[in-house]
Amino acid sequence: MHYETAPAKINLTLDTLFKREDNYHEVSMVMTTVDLNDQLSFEKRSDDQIIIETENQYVPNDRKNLAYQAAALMMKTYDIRTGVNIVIDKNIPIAAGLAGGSSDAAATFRGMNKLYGLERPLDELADLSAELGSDIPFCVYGRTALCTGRGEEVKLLPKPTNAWVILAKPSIGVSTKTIYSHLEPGKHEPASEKVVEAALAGDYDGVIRHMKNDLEEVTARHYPEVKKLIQNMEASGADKAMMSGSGPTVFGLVQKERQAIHVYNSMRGCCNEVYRVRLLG
Ligand SMILES: C[C@@](CO)(OP(=O)(O)O)[C@H](O)COP(=O)(O)OP(=O)(O)OC[C@H]1O[C@@H](n2ccc(N)nc2=O)[C@H](O)[C@@H]1O
Ligand SMILES: Nc1ncnc2c1ncn2[C@@H]1O[C@H](COP(=O)(O)OP(=O)(O)O)[C@@H](O)[C@H]1O
Repeated sequence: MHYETAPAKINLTLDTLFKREDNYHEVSMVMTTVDLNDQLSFEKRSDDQIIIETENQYVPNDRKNLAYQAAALMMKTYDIRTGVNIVIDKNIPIAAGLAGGSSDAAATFRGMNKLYGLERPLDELADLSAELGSDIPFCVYGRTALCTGRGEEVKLLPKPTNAWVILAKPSIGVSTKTIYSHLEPGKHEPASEKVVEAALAGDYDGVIRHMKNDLEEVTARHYPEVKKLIQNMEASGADKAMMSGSGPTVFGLVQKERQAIHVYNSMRGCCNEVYRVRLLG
């Protein structure tokens, strides 16, 4: 039996540069991880099946599950003949812009690597994982990174800052594909370079001053509650509030625990699903 933790990610930036010929968007994003985790266990089987178990009725337990696809790709690539039981204890909200599915897939690449004693380097697993989703290579490392290309080119960065993160998830799920399809790329000044610079200098004020997500206005146009949550979070004391990924989750950053408790309590008044966690990075 082997266990892996799969943390949620947040976007400190999401610059959309242009639409590519393969219909993906060229992006530049600073992403980091937060202490809100799915837990996965991996156990070898005697036959060649991949069995996914999860108590969450909204998570697929067949080949649609990204963890299933990751296990199948590991078996094919490394000629593994025996299957695996994967139990997913789901805590990351689904279709929320927090990369829960991608992080479960990434944990499966790491988990199968250990379970079968393959000792493949993370770089190799990250490269392999890109064929299943743009966010998965980042999640294989699970740290802080500048991600370019369609998101799959990962350059690791040091932890940007110590901070508390308050997450507020409206009771809607958002399709990443739909949000990208309504985007006009290249409309905004890119922010990632400035956030990288501030993060490298350990400059918290610089990080929050330059944080920006180009998908925010697209998602907020369809779901006005996103804008409202951002305004409420900043009014209740967050240093900066912003949407993560394609949304609809909104997160706020603060430095002091007392301030974090205050923002958390205020947000619970206007949103059912609120979390107060540490930035992991
Ligand atoms: C927006 C982001 C930001 O981190 O995250 P989420 O909101 O999903 O967490 C990512 O770019 C999402 O990455 P991921 O969820 O892995 O997307 P994929 O499965 O690769 O692609 C789903 C669909 O989104 C669109 N897509 C995705 C990535 C990209 N750079 N350009 C795109 O246009 C494409 O239409 C694609 O078919
Ligand atoms: N292990 C998984 N956990 C959650 N969702 C998954 C998983 N595998 C596949 N999915 C599918 O992926 C979709 C979006 O996944 P998720 O990673 O939660 O969202 P986001 O990309 O917005 O962060 C879900 O609607 C779900 O059907």
